[in-house]
Amino acid sequence: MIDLTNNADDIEGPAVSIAQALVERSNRKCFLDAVFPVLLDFLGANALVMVTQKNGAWTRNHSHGDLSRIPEDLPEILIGNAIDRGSILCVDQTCVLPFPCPTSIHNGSNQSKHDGSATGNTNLGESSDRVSALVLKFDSTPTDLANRSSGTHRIAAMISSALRHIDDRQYQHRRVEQLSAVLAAAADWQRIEDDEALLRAIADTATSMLSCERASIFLWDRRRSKLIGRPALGVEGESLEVDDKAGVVGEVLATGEYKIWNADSDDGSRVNRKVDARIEFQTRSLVAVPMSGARKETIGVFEAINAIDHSFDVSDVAVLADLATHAAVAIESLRTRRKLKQNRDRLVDDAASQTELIGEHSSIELVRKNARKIAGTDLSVLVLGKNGTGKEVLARMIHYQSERRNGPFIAVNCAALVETLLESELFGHEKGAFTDANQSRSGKFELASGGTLFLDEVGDMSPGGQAKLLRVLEDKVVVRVGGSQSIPVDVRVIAATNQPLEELISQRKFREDLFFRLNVVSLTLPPLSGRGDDVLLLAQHFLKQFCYQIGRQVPELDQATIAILKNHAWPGNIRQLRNTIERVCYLCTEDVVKPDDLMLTSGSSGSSENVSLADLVDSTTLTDATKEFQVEHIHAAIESCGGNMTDAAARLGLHRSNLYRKMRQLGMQTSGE
Ligand SMILES: Nc1ncnc2c1ncn2[C@@H]1O[C@H](COP(=O)(O)OP(=O)(O)OP(=O)(O)O)[C@@H](O)[C@H]1O
Repeated sequence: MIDLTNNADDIEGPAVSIAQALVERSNRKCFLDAVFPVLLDFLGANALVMVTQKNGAWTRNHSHGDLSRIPEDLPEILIGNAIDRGSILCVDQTCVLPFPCPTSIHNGSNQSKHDGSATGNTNLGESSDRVSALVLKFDSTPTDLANRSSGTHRIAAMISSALRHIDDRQYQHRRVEQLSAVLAAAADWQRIEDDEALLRAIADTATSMLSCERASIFLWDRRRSKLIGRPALGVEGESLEVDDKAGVVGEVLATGEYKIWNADSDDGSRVNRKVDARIEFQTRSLVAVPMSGARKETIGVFEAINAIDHSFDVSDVAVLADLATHAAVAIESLRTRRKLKQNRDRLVDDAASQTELIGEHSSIELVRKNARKIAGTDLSVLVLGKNGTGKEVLARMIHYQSERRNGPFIAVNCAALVETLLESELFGHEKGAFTDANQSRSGKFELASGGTLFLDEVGDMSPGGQAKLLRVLEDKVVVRVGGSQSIPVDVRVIAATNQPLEELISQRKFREDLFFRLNVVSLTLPPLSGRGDDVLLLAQHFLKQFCYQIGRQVPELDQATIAILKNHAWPGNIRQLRNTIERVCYLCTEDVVKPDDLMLTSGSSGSSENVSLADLVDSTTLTDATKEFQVEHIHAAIESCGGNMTDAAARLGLHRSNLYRKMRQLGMQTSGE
């Protein structure tokens, strides 16, 4: 019997129970299991079932109480009338309470799959209300429900709104999981370097996340008005090309809107069956979304085919749209990476081709052979040889033949750095580390990371510099001047010197432990004068090089000139030969180079005799004249010492580091040309 004394508007008890269930229960079923008894109790009914209209038919969703009392056949007319009138209606012991069940559209996938076709933009923020009702069974005809309808409707509204909260909460939770999965997949895609592998990985992620049989990315070839489908499963060795206006995919491209298509309910002619025929496949359902590039331009369409055990709906659109966004980024970033890689490879190839160790003398053949062997390892190398014999060329050659060829090659002339500068130059400094340190700067070790650091003239390094260098080579970390953080560096060191290091060690001018560190393998370049016909090979090489640079015909060397080149002492080695040939290319305008054109004196000097003070009288000021004289004088001294900076400095009455400083002041180049 119904308790007619129940105060119809006293809904505080049920309201508290509903609120509590909302907090404690995480899904619809658990929530309704908790609140339906409360509702039954409040109304005095003994059974209830929630019914929802789907595709024009009523289906049972959730029930409670003595279900044997609810008839198999739902009272559809009563349900319809109650919903039309928006109030409780009873016939005998059966009542129907209209139950506005505002279901978030996001929940569609959870509760019931959408199985009609759909279309729209991929911004899925809107929601739609479904029609539902509660069918209640009483022991006897309830007589007071009309008085109690206000409270009843308020409770129904509370349950309805709580359900919406639960749906939204679940939807958000599911979206977070989906987005995390998409992000994890997208991070993996960034590591893929091959087109086909990337597209396949994207398609595999889509088939697994959308639970479907296949997925394809159709990239748009605007110029040819074609969509190129990849991965084109079933199309061996070729890509699947379709007209960019054909089928559902064409519709998505044209409208920029997603499409859902199902064979059961949609127009079959919309699907491009030619594709099915070609790949011997039967499309039963599909969902397709547009793909946009970085500038928001459409770059293609992402399609998932044949949902397994469900029908595609808007929740699949949301996942596919997320995947499409990240897929477009991954595809574009792979293209960009490939372009950058091609550019880098071209630059590296250019640089490598210009780093040719010319020479056929057996001594050079041996150096080349050993250098090739060493290049494959990461061992430290010490290159020995007089000035201008090609130590830096050899170091570069090792670099370009090694695994580090795509990394930087950084050369440092240790002799040109005074001790105070050396540390900051090699290891970097932090802002404020010393007076002029206005900002932080990476040192050469950091800059060479992943590549090769060439330490030229290492024998001229100060004792303090040697100690610091040794520490970095041993620890493989640098600490910037004024800094405290250890920065790991992955650098191969190739050192070079023209000094007899063993002698310097015995004189305690070079650390023995550093010598062993650097001298894991050593290569020695012979002086040019002992290399026989290599002098001609090199001369021809430089002739071609400079004539090409200035756009003139390559002149011939006459027999007397060849004889002089072969017999000259070349104290400055290949650098001196190069300078000589450069001068010839600029100054000798004839087709044949005669001995006089070489301007070589019988000894070691090169061009210094061409500089005369008379050439300087045009200078307007004494300062300019002095500067020009100093430049020429230093050039002449270096040239006459065959490029040996230590000897040149001694001849000029300067310490070697002071000579470098002076040269920098005068704007002269301080390292190899
Ligand atoms: N085998 C070679 N083939 C082509 N060019 C060479 C060769 N060796 C040296 N050169 C050229 O000679 C010049 C001097 O070479 P490099 O700077 O490598 O000599 P170095 O021994 O390192 O000199 P330094 O001891 O003064 O630092 C450069 O212009 C270089 O291009």
